[in-house]
Amino acid sequence: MTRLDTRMRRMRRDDFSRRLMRESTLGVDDLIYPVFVHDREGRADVPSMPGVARLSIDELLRVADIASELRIPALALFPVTAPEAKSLDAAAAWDDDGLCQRAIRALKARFPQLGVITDVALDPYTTHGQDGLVDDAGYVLNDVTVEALVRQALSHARAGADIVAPSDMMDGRIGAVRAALEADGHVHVRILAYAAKYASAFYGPFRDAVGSATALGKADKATYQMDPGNSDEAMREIAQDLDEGADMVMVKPGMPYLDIVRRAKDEFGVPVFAYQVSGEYAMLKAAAANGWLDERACALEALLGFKRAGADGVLSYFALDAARWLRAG
Ligand SMILES: NCc1[nH]cc(CCC(=O)O)c1CC(=O)O
Ligand SMILES: [Mg+2]
Repeated sequence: MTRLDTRMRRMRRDDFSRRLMRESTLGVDDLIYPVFVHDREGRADVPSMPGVARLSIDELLRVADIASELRIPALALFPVTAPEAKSLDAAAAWDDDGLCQRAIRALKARFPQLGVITDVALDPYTTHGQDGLVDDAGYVLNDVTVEALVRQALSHARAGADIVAPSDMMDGRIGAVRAALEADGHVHVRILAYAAKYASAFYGPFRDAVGSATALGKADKATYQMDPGNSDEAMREIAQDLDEGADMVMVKPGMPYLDIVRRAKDEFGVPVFAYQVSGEYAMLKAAAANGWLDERACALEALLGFKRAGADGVLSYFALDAARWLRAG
């Protein structure tokens, strides 16, 4: 029997005592803003992601200025490759004058204190939209893909990337990238490993944004991204990536996988990040646009949930708005 004088509501009575006992908080230091860059002038809205646009490098610098001013620690760059620059061997991925590399250099020249995270994966560059190189049957080949990813990561590091983030789910790529970075003198470049990345349908709007959806067609990524039913397997993936030299690990998507975030933090005690992916953003935006949900309250609650689950930070398309909302109090 619960004692009658144990009144849980006592601490909830006033704002001051609610604040004192709050275990997790969300701050601007927890936010990473993903941005799409294209090789064109101006901005192009992404219809399935209201409020998100593909940006020219000039527009990217404008957004970076806002993010810096809000004290957001880092941006995550996602290039949109023109169809004519895509190929079977994804060679544009390690072109030192490629769009991503130019965007990195422009950002680091103007905003040296703003962290730049790059995506290491071949899907923006392949004609078929898969994250790796394929054989005649369309199967994504592991080891040749790892070689390509190493070239891509080195090219990002040479351009000045602070953090490279392999999101491809090939086996052994973290160790290969780490060794190559060390050998090339990029000893300070951090690796954020998308260690537990699931074959999720929540990436749909992102694939629209970068144009890999059309390339991918009806194909999926189930032979390399994880099965949504698995959790022990995620722990093995994380253990491997840490062992191979990852500085941070990522769980992706976010909200449907908060149990994985919690397990990762409890079992490894390393920096864990979560990606509130495009589909999660689209859901909240759509409900808010219909007047069904309060956008600000729900977005902030969802982001706080990542912190409570054990994440050290969140990649979120809400990052700019969230930083403004947090500042307004
Ligand atoms: N390397 C691909 C990549 N990097 C980030 C996302 C998804 C991010 C989002 O949905 O917001 C994806 C999609 C995919 O695996 O097809
Ligand atoms: Mg792995």
